[in-house]
Amino acid sequence: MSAPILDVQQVSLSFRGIKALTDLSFAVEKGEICALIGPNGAGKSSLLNIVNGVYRASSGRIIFDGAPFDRPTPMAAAQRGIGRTFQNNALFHRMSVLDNVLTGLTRLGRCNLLEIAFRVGRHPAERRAFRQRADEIIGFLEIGAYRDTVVGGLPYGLQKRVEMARALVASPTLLLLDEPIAGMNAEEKTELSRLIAEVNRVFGTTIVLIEHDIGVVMGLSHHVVVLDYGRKVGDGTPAEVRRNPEVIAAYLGTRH
Ligand SMILES: Nc1ncnc2c1ncn2[C@@H]1O[C@H](COP(=O)(O)OP(=O)(O)OP(=O)(O)O)[C@@H](O)[C@H]1O
Repeated sequence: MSAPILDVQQVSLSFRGIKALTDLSFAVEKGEICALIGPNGAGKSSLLNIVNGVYRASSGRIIFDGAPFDRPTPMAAAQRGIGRTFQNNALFHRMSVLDNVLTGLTRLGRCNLLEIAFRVGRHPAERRAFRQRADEIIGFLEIGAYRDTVVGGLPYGLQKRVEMARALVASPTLLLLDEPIAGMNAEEKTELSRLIAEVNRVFGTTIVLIEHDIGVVMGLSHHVVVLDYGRKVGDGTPAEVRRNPEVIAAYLGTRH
């Protein structure tokens, strides 16, 4: 079997004495959709923040694509191929869909956002390539009709798609999605779950997502990791995790 794309090794994280993660280890294989589940405060977002360099683990290490992250920063993570969306979407609400998506590329290139948006600047070939790539992803996520619409006026479900487009435009190897369907209506949930599965199938992107909707998790994921109070209490296929008594007690049952 090939080496995992993401190998979390004995990671712990404390905030002024509060243990958010304790000795957490698990591996994500290339091409899989892995869900992180667990009650509020279990440490799921903290883990994503370590993987993409926002937080530094107190101990343990993250191996990504065969190499450790010794001095992780969000920029280093993006440059190594890790894309991310956030629990509370972090879009530029006064900018168009296209310009928001383009911000996902500027840090990888030589043009800045203004040069791309206003079609000026030093590197016209790069500018054209970026716009073409942004249009491809906008089309793939079925938001082409809103390409030039200001993001702040779009329904929440479409804003979440824009955020996903921005994370995907740089062709990440690993995409981290923090509660991608939270707050959506049933139809929006079904649509975005379908698109997440399509991204995984068509681009081969490995996806790690945090989600509370167990029905969606079980239908979408190949692998589920369960956290409780910062510790791993389950790790397996959706069917295995569903049968695990510790998981049932911690999360699916009534302990919380
Ligand atoms: N920046 C921070 N400063 C202090 N404590 C923090 C910080 N971030 C997280 N924590 C604490 O770490 C623990 C884990 O929080 P985290 O947000 O990772 O959990 P979560 O599983 O993502 O929860 P939720 O499902 O509510 O988003 C909690 O006790 C939380 O209060």
